[in-house]
Amino acid sequence: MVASYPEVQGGGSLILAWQIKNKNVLVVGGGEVAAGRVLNLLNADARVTVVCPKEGLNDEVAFRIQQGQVQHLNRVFLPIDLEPEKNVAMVLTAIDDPDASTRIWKYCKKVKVPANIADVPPECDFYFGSVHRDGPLQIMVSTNGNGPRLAAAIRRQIGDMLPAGTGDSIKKVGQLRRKLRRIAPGKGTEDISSRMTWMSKVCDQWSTEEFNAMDDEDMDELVSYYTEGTVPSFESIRLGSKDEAVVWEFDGSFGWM
Ligand SMILES: C[C@@]1(CC(=O)O)C2=NC(=C\c3[nH]c(c(CCC(=O)O)c3CC(=O)O)Cc3[nH]c(c(CC(=O)O)c3CCC(=O)O)/C=C3\N/C(=C\2)[C@@H](CCC(=O)O)[C@]3(C)CC(=O)O)/[C@H]1CCC(=O)O
Ligand SMILES: NC(=O)c1ccc[n+]([C@@H]2O[C@H](COP(=O)([O-])OP(=O)(O)OC[C@H]3O[C@@H](n4cnc5c(N)ncnc54)[C@H](O)[C@@H]3O)[C@@H](O)[C@H]2O)c1
Repeated sequence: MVASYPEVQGGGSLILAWQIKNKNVLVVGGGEVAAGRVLNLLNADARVTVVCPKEGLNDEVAFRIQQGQVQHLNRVFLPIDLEPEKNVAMVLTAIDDPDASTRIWKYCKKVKVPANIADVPPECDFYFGSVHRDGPLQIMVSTNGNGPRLAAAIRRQIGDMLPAGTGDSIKKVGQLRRKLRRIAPGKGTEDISSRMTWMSKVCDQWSTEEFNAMDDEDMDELVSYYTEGTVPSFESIRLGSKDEAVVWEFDGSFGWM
């Protein structure tokens, strides 16, 4: 028998969407690289502390401290910054002192806190990537350490290819899924696969523009088709009449085909 499973391509990274919201992150250093790290963290709603002597802060990091967006410790890193009661979920260093970097890395390993040590890939538990952001949409490009500047160029090319309003259409899909779970809140396996099958058909059949053109009333109208298991076209929703609606028949199969 010839196996038709995906081929394993080792040597990559495990790309995940880390839920760092409301968790404590320590950023060591306050220069340009740290400023980028801080922005990434704030975009993910993390609680950020920057440890760096005041005179080392760049304008952006100083601004965020002054605005209260991040906490500041006006000194160099000390092991007490990683005491258990500080509950630090992640450490990012971006300092111009390689020996101190390595000491901090070793300390992170000792206390089992995942760390990214800028400039020292072998001392990173995870790498950053170049991120395209459009509302709820994030696309991360990684070259796995080969060419970070190329990663940024590829990220821009991908961003430019996407239709305008892509992020907004994803927000609409999020609203629709929440509405669907309100009218069909079942937690059983069949409820879940039924919701998944219907939502998958909506996502396959509706375009970005159609999702964006949908208002709250249209969404209520659309989810009302769920119980009969059909997916109407956008035009039918706007006509507002189920009798005249052009619908795609639901084939009754639950789960993936
Ligand atoms: C994507 C991005 C995200 C971010 O940092 O937010 C990122 N680096 C960015 C820019 C950038 N970094 C560097 C340059 C100068 C040009 C060049 O060298 O190419 C430029 C370009 C510039 O500044 O324009 C220098 C550099 N970078 C690393 C080393 C050490 C080494 O390679 O040994 C050296 C010194 C090399 C040397 O000594 O020569 C290492 C890493 N940099 C990574 C991420 C991880 C791998 C990601 C991947 O491979 O995809 C990894 C492994 C670890 C990490 O940092 O997490 C961000 C673009 C964000 C954006 O603009 O969208
Ligand atoms: N990975 C990447 O994407 C990437 C890209 C460019 C540069 N780098 C590297 O990242 C490092 C930081 O770059 P930068 O441009 O932000 O440097 P920078 O010189 O602007 O900032 C370094 C900061 O570290 C602080 N610092 C030094 N020792 C410290 C300590 N023990 N505790 C706390 N703070 C300390 C300094 O006060 C300063 O604020 C450099 O080694 C640089 O080569 C990495």
